[in-house]
Amino acid sequence: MSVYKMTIAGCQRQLPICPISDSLDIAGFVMFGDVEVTEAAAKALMEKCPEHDVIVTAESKGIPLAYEMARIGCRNYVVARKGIKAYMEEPIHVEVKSITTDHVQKLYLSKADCESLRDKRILIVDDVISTGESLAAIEELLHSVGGQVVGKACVLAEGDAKDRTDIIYLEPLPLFFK
Ligand SMILES: O=P(O)(O)OC[C@H]1O[C@H](OP(=O)(O)OP(=O)(O)O)[C@H](O)[C@@H]1O
Repeated sequence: MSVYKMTIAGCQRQLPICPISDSLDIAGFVMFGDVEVTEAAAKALMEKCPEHDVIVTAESKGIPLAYEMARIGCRNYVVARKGIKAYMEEPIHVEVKSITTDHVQKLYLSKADCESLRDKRILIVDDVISTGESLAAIEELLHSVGGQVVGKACVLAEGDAKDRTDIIYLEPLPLFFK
């Protein structure tokens, strides 16, 4: 398997090149299991992010980053889930289609999540922002909640996302067109 070599928050990594269509490959970045890069990226991103009361991410690959940033910072994070669990009363949802997932997904917040976010300064974080669809879906959810989004941050900005001026990120990540 071919790889894309890059340095992320001082950590050298080799990302596997994976096909996602006949015309496009991506370099797969998965923080699950990688404590070193999770800690280093969280610390580096925190230094770039505005003050906030709570961090919000989408299930699933953003969760370790959100936890680690909350651990060293505001001590509070909320995960928009991709399914409804028994303990989630009166959930609200939006639909989302990301670059790496081949079907439409839903993101849910419970009533309790919504109440905990109302009138708070919210920092949205994710491992990667690519098409921006996942980020837009989280923003849509938070808009209906009444939270104030003060920042949007990710470790890697993939493809055209590197040109966005409204997001904070550590490194660009190219797309590989065939
Ligand atoms: O900017 P976008 O095109 O929306 O892509 C970025 C999103 O895609 C990936 O998650 P994915 O939806 O594959 O789900 P997972 O984290 O549950 O694996 C990634 O973790 C981001 O959340």
